[in-house]
Amino acid sequence: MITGAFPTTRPRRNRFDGFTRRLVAETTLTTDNLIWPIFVCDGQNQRSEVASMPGVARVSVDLLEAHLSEAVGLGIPAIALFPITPTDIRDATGREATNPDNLMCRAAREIKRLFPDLGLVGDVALDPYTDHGHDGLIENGYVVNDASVEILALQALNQAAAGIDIIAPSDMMDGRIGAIRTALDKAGHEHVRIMSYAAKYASAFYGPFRDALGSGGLLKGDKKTYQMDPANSDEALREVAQDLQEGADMVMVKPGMPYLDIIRRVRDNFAVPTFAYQVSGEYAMMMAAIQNGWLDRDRAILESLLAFRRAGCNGILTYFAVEAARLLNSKL
Ligand SMILES: NCc1[nH]cc(CCC(=O)O)c1CC(=O)O
Ligand SMILES: [Mg+2]
Repeated sequence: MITGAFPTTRPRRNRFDGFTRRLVAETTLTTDNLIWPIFVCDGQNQRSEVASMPGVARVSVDLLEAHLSEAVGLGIPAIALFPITPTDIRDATGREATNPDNLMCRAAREIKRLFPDLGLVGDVALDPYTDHGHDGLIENGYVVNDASVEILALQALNQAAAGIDIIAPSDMMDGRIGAIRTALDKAGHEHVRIMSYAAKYASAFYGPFRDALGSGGLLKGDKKTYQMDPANSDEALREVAQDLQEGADMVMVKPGMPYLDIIRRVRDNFAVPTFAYQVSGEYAMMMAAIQNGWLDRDRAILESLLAFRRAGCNGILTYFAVEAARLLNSKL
């Protein structure tokens, strides 16, 4: 580290004007870094706002063209799909997850037809499909691992067959990356990528997402026996190492802003494609302040996303993706 003493060295010199600041900037944020999570619902011509996520809507499949065309036009590389399963279709084993005509698969096929070059990220976990709101199967009150992994592998196969490009297991069962990789390869899906939610924490910041999905009210208990303890950091490295060994192509840390330290450690230790999810609660928190006039919308959005890049992320899943892409494109 080269440092010099004042007054010879004046760090403020490099902040003197705009062009110098641009020349010395260590990090960039572009539209290429953005993945947009969207919520898809059943029915025709359906659009409803998520109350705790102002500006975020659930839309039916027939409205996807209008919903996605701006994002595609702005150059957002990929979206992450989240289906809202009607309560009467949910059951204890999440059987709908493996139905080739479920909402997720119908949406994926339609999006591939409309926008063949848009990347599709498919969340693999049973919580959109279970009547208890957990990500796996429950036996004697415990979310069991190995039996859940078997269904999750089938869910991943189902999504790959519908055109999902990147399988993103968010369930935090042990060994699911290896099981999914094996299942995909056996079925001829060796090019389908896996983005593992490798270090996913049992967080309070998922609340608005569970509202959006309608799984919040259903959820019995919490997810602490499978999602990580927010107190832990070394454990995140072991989780990432294991998922990489099992064949993950990209890894994710989730939530985002409260876990930038974890992102940096993952990046430094593994130097693999690293992503973060700026989750629903982070979005809600920022929007609440923005709507009150307490934060400057544009600057707060871009600063929050740049922070992920500085921490070592390749990309960020964010509900601000379209907004951010607009701002970034208007600066070019
Ligand atoms: N396994 C499902 C899943 N996938 C993404 C999120 C949260 C995303 C967000 O809060 O924006 C969750 C919720 C959870 O684990 O309960
Ligand atoms: Mg794991």
